[in-house]
Amino acid sequence: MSISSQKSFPVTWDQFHRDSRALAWRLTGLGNFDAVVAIARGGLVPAAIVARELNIRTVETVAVKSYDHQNQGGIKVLKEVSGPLLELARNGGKVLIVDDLVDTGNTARVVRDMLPGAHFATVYAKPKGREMVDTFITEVSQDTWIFFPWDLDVAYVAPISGGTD
Ligand SMILES: O=P(O)(O)OC[C@H]1O[C@H](OP(=O)(O)OP(=O)(O)O)[C@H](O)[C@@H]1O
Ligand code: HPA
Ligand SMILES: [Mg+2]
Repeated sequence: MSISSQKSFPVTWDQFHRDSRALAWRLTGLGNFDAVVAIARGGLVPAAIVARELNIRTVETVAVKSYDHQNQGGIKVLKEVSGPLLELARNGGKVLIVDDLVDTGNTARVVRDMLPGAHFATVYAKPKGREMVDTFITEVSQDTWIFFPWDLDVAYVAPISGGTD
C-alpha cells in the first residue's frame, strides 16, 4: 500500500484498546500460550494488551521494517527472535505472534518463516494479507490506510462544506 490510498481509517487509543481486547477474547479459545512475540514496532502495543489479558509473562520481540511513512520498501529484519525463544518453539512451546495489522502480508510471511508453528494474530487485516493471519478482529479494504493513535494528534479539520466557519 502506498501514499495513493484513498480512504483513511483513523483509530483512537480507546478503540485500539477495545479491538486489542477483542483479539485477546478471541484467542482465549486456543488454550494457554507460553510466550508472545511482538513484531516491533507496531505490534508492541497490542502484544502488551493481549499479554496482560491472557497472563502471558514471556514477551519477546522481532523488529521488522517494511514501510517509510506510507511507502513500502524492502523488508528489513532489524532484530531476530532470540535463541531461547526459538528453543522454546522447537521444544513444542506454544508461541503467539502479534502485530498491529497485516497489509500485503510480506512482514507476516517473513516472521512466520522464523516460527513456523506459531499462531499469528493481528488486530486489523487487509484482503491481500488476510491469509497470512490465523486470527484478526477487523478487516478494512486494501485501499484504506489505517492511522494508529501513536501516529496521530488532535488537530483542526475544515468543515465538510469546505467553508472556514
Ligand atoms: O503486511 P505488510 O505489507 O508487510 O505491512 C504490515 C506491516 O507494516 C507496518 O510496519 P512498518 O514496517 O511500517 O514498521 P513499524 O511497525 O515500525 O511501524 C505494520 O506495523 C506491519 O508490521
Ligand atoms: N497503516 C499503518 N501502517 C501500515 C499500514 C496501514 O494501513 N499498512 C502497512 N503499514
Ligand atoms: Mg510493523
